[in-house]
Amino acid sequence: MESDTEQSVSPFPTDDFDDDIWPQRHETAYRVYENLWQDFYDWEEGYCVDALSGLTSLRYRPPDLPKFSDETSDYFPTHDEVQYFRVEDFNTRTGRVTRSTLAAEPQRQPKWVAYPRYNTCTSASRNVPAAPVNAHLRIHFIPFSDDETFDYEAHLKDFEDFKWQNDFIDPDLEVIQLETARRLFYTHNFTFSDIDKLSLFKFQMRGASNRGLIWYNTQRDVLPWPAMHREEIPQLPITFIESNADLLQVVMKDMTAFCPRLNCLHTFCQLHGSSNPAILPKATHTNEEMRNDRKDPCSNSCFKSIDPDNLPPENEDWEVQDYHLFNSVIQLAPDTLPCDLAVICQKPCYQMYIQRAHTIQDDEVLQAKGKESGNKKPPFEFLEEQEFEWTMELDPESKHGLGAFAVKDIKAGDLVGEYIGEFFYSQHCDYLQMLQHHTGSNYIFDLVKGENGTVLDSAYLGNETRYLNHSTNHSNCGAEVLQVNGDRRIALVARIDIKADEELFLDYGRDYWGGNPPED
Ligand SMILES: C[S@@+](CC[C@H](N)C(=O)[O-])C[C@H]1O[C@@H](n2cnc3c(N)ncnc32)[C@H](O)[C@@H]1O
Repeated sequence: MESDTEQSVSPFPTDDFDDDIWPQRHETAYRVYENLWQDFYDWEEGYCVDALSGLTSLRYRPPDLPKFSDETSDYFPTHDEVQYFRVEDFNTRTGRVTRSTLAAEPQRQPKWVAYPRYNTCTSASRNVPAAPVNAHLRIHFIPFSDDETFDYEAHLKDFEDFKWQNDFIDPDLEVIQLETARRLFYTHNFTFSDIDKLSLFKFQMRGASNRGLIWYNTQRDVLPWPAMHREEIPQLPITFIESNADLLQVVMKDMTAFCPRLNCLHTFCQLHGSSNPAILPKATHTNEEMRNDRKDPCSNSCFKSIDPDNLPPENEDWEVQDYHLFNSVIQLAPDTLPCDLAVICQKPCYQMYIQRAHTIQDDEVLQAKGKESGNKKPPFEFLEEQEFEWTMELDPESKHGLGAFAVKDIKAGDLVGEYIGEFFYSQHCDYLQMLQHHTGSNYIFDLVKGENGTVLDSAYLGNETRYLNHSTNHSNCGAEVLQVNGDRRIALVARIDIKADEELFLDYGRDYWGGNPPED
């Protein structure tokens, strides 16, 4: 453990350092980071071993095998086949814990044969755009990496980066970096912008309201690394917000920068939710409407029981925290009645009414309401979902790998299904060629042909329609490109009457086969 704490601990950092002491500061920062890195990984292994051993139920020698119900059977499970569960029962009345070991009767399952790899895909009911635009440059996993006949290294050359390396925020690293920041901030007088200037970490301390090391840290439970709980070094100023009223005023200016709550759910967070007016609900009740309802006053101090003309114009005894709490609630739920606000804010009900009247203007509510009723668009019309029973099943009996078969009679013109896949621009499909060549299967369906064309690929994502095989002369299904609410979608439709158990075929077209379709 490094000994930062020998130096004096100042709660607030000094101004920026002079340029000439930067190299020294740089070195300090690296030293702190490196030492903490070492400490963390020295500690983590033991922690993981402990955490994992807590999960095993066979830490104790299992008791003698209990008798099983199926005693007549010649099958008797061995110790290894029986699963034991340790049950700890806590009696809330006596405070005693009783422990027992239960044995689960083994289930004799038929032997499952593993489905051939890569023969299926993630099931989806809608086309999924392969967003973002450069998605084709990023590989999500390495296919066939354990297949010697596939040159996966050559395949990787088609990509610029690995998804898991870039989009992954390593929680271990985050913990180490936060602790490094804490030491640099309190023990070595770095400001957050000093730390950012060092470029030690991938993320800035506070990138924006929902970015940066501090923000990410509020979004998860951190590992209980003892170094993070050393009392002599205070926590980073995230925790000051609620405990210190003076600081609250200072911090409030900067509130969108970070949120003190571990369970912040962005949209509802009083800091982050309020930073985005677009998502906040609008009041639909005026103060006057509320005032006109005199029924059921909540208390003697209810706004309903006091004549509005006798109400004071302002609330005089309010602290900054009171305004903050009131605003947070009213922003998220502007139609909350003063009676309910009084319970939440722990203030007299009439004061809630006064504050609401200051915060929400009646004419704005009326104006918003007027706009809404004036602009009333006809309600959306939902097209009825096609009543659709499964018309096909998959069968490996097909000549061409798996195939789709009718499970009941299908009439000419009936919808068989929608061809579903990942939506791509055809110019971004090059990387699929190696895979198609290796597997001998190509699941690309052209939506728009040509240089700026688009395709659906159901290699990784799709539905049963991906199993329809090709036939040039005996296709019983056809594809129709439909424009549905502005999107191109592909309907597969029965061309002729099809009997149950018949295989479904589609003519993929000559282009699919490079001008040379196979013979039927
Ligand atoms: C859209 S998939 C059809 C389902 C595929 N049979 C499977 O097992 O996943 C298209 C692939 O099936 C095979 N296929 C389909 N029809 C074929 C045919 N008439 N002759 C040869 N291969 C065919 C080819 O490998 C083709 O690339």
